[in-house]
Amino acid sequence: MTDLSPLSLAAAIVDAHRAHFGAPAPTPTPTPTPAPTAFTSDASVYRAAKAACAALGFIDIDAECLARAWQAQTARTGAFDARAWPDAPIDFGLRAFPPAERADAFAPCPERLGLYAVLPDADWVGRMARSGVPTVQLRFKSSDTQAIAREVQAAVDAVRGTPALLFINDHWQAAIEAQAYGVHLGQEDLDALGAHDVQRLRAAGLRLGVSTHGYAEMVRADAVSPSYIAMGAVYPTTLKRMATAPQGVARLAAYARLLRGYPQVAIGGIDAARMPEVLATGVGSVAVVRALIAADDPPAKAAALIAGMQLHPIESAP
Ligand SMILES: Cc1ncc(COP(=O)(O)OP(=O)(O)O)c(N)n1
Ligand SMILES: Cc1ncsc1CCOP(=O)(O)O
Ligand SMILES: [Mg+2]
Repeated sequence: MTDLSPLSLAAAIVDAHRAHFGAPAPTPTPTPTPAPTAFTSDASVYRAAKAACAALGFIDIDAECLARAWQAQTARTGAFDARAWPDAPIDFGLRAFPPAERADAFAPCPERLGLYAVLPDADWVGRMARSGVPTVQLRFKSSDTQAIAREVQAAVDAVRGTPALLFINDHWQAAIEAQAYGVHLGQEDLDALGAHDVQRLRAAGLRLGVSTHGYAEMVRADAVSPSYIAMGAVYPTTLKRMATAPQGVARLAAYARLLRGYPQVAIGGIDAARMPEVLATGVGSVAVVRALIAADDPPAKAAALIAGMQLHPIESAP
């Protein structure tokens, strides 16, 4: 009879997904992947999946999230299948998809934001918008309120007359004042906002993009029904100290499957050479910093990246 102990189920999950996620250590008791089975207690699946996801290198809060999802998937389908990596929003406790149809959804943005340039000041924003970059972000790091208001207004002015969509990083109040297209917030930025602030931003009609670095943060981001979700860092980046390890394209693809229904942005360490494997995950946008601002000829580099994205059409997630 098949061994259905949590240890054996965990080994089966790890064995089925180790190659894909490039995970490290083999499990202590490798076993043949059991066929889907109807007999598995909820608690066994939860314990097995939690141990397996930790062994596959997921941080604790993400292993927890995945374990709950695996448990929910098993209950929903009536069978445990070690090969079936959870990717249904309902199993992660997310509300109805597509999120844009929810009553509390932020204003929508295009599903494919294309090349997304994250830029340090309004001059850069104008330069890249005039070079044909479809989505630009002002990432102006300052705590000087007046300088922020000036820079945000200058960025809004700089994209006028171009088709570029402008997101303002962090400075959501200045973005409302200047009537920017949208705002990008990280998890800590979101935590610092009260429900009332989130509602103010939503009611002002600005689009909202939210950073995520794993499953638990995706669940948190989904709670505000943002316009897009960014996922990263896909590769190592020197631009910003990251609290989490680079996610890699295998995880990015798994995230993209869970979040289909959201416009998705991949960020972190992406350049022209990595673009094809990133686009193959199904994300509709690739955000870059150094690939543009450290280029010898940024407008030419922007044109090359845009052309490269068109050469590798974005695949729809199955
Ligand atoms: C498109 C996009 N994705 C992620 C980020 C990072 O935002 P955040 O986590 O808030 O970090 P800072 O950029 O504020 O340092 C981004 N800016 N844009
Ligand atoms: C702001 C930010 N958030 C996650 S990775 C990153 C920096 C991306 O910069 P680069 O494209 O140069 O690696
Ligand atoms: Mg931020």
